[in-house]
Order: sequence, then structure tokens, then C-alpha cells
Amino acid sequence: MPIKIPDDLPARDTLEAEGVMVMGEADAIRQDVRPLRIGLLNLMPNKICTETQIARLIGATPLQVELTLVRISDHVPRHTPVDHMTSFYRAWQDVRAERFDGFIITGAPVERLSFRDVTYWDELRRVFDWTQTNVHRCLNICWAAQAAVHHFHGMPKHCLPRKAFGVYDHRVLVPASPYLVGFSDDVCVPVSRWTEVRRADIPAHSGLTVLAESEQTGLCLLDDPSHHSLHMFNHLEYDSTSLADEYFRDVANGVDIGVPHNYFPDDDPTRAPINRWRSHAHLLAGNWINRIYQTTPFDITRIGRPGAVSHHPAPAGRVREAVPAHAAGPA
Ligand SMILES: CC(=O)SCCNC(=O)CCNC(=O)[C@H](O)C(C)(C)COP(=O)(O)OP(=O)(O)OC[C@H]1O[C@@H](n2cnc3c(N)ncnc32)[C@H](O)[C@@H]1OP(=O)(O)O
Ligand SMILES: N[C@@H](CCO)C(=O)O
Repeated sequence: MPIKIPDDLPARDTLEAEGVMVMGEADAIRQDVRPLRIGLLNLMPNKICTETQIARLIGATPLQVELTLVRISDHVPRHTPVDHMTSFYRAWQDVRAERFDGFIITGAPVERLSFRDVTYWDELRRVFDWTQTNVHRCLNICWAAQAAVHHFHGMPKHCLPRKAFGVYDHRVLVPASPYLVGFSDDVCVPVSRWTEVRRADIPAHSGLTVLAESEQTGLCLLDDPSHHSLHMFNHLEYDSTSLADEYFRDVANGVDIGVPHNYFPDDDPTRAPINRWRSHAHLLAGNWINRIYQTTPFDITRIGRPGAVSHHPAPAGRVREAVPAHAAGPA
């Protein structure tokens, strides 16, 4: 379960202590395989925490993954030390000539602003367009997913009457999707947002397919094959205590949103929360990485070129190309 990250990235110590295999350069070369190149455009304020969460998931598959940390070119983060950004991050404008097998864009606490009031909105729109030529598969999380379906499909973002906050049951609607292999019918997913995008706004003929949804909090996961993207509106990557951290932060700031749904035992915030989503977080990440591996061209320079398909020799047990799933198509 190898992930290649810089030796002194804080995530390394955390992941090694958890038993995630973090590779050195020598082992990576010895394996003599082309690692999957995954980029992470990190828009979260707590960047070190988010790097660790994502590295934990994409590093827990049998494939070698090389993680590139990417930042918005002209945004100076307020909450992450400058030397961390300088040491480990590359500006998007400096990686835009490169190609990636996978590219992840995180959430951001700007969801209550209109898109055009986000200072980096123009650059993010350019990033979305660039993913269509330079990235094989994308995964957009929370606000980035809302932004992506707005950019690509014109879907609006709606304010909620109260924050959707807690761990909610979700229904898997397309069990045959290659991204949902091994999922149970119901999945617990952490949700933490003041806004939503709605099924009723999915444009006809967009090709968007709802993969998972909750009765209480709506859309969770969309497959967007025409933009080779997954849009995840919630937070399977969250640590056990992420919702608690947000809850205590908000309480300290006098924001009373109530205790997170179905999270603390007996809704008692003095008790440690139980993580009911970790296994599905790993499953989704593993399925996404596997899907990339099965379909990305061996020659990475061919990504984005017409007809670029995998030339990997089929490994044992290789999953066949998925039949597009339409079991639960757009509304
Ligand atoms: C819906 C989702 O995607 S959920 C994901 C978001 N969740 C989280 O970020 C959880 C953790 N976050 C937090 O606890 C809080 O955001 C805090 C405590 C870190 C900071 O809160 P505040 O002080 O109220 O917000 P602050 O004004 O510093 O802005 C937060 C971030 O938004 C950015 N931001 C604020 N306004 C704008 C704007 N108009 N355009 C672009 N970015 C903006 C800030 O730059 C900052 O990010 P940075 O650290 O990369 O610079
Ligand atoms: N998950 C976020 C929502 C803010 O957009 C938080 O509570 O920090």
C-alpha cells in the first residue's frame, strides 16, 4: 500500500504510525512501475490535516501513487504556515503543462459566498477546463463539487434553512458502478454544509448519474462521465473528530447549530464519536484509484488525446470496462 510523498511532509509520520506504507525513492525505483500521478488542489484552510486525510485514502491501495500538492497560484493562505506551502506545494500555473492520472479538488469554507465572490473563482474555472485535457479522472469534494457542477452544467447552489451537519444514512443507487464495488446498500457519510445542489436541477441529457443520496441531506455522489469526474458533496475523508472539531469551534464562536446528527454516542458531545464511515472512505478511494489504473494510458503524455486508452497488461482479476449504469439516472 505504497504512497510516495516528501520525507518531511507532516503526513508521513502520521501515516507511518497508522501502518500505511509510505515509500522511499529507492523502493519506488526498485518496483519498476509507473506510479499513478495524483494531484491534490487543496483549498481547505487546515491544509496539513486535509493532506493527511487524502494521502491516507489514496495510499491504501496496492498501487504506487505519487502525490503532488497543488495550490491556487495567487492565493496566500491565512491558516497554513508559509514555509509549509513553499516546501511542499506547487502553484497550479507551474503544473498546468503536466498531466495527471487523477486530480482531487477539496472543499473550501467559502460555500456561502456566491461563486463569483470567491477570489480564485476565475483560476478555478481555468483549472476545471484544464482537467478536461490534462487529467484522466477527477474527484471533486464538497464545495469543489458544487463549483464543478455549476461550471460544467450550470447547476445552482442553494442555501439550506439550517446547516446539514452530522453522519447521515445514504442509499447506494447504482451498485454496479465501478466506483461502488463492495459498497453495502446503506452508507454512513459525514455531512457538513450550509448549502446544497439539488437533484431537480440536474439538466436533462447532462449524463450525470446519482450514485448515492440521502433522504435527509439529498445528493451525495454524482458520476459525470462526460467530464470524467466524480462529484462528492460530503466528507468521507473526514477524521473521526473532524465534525466534533467543527462543532466545538462553532459553539465557542456562539454559533448554535445543535449537536451533529447521529455522531456522538447518545448525542452527548462529552463522549468520543464513533467512526462509521472509514471503511467506505477506503472503498471509494480504492475503487477510484483502481478505475484510474485500469483505464489510464501507460504513456502519461497521451492523457487527454483522442483514443488514449490503457495499455497496461491486464492484471489478474482485472475488472472489465464498466457498462454505463443507468439504474438511477438524472431526475
Ligand atoms: C462546504 C465545504 O466544502 S466543507 C469544507 C470546509 N470546511 C472547513 O474548512 C473546516 C475547517 N475550517 C474552519 O474551521 C474555518 O474555516 C477556520 C477556523 C479555519 C477559519 O475560519 P474563519 O476565520 O471564519 O475564516 P477565514 O476568513 O480565515 O477564511 C477561511 C478560508 O476561506 C478563505 N476565504 C475567505 N473568503 C474568501 C474569498 N472571498 N475568496 C476566497 N477565499 C476566501 C480564506 O482565505 C481562508 O482560507 P486559507 O486559509 O486558505 O486562506
Ligand atoms: N464543513 C464546513 C462548512 C463550512 O463551509 C465547516 O463547518 O467548517
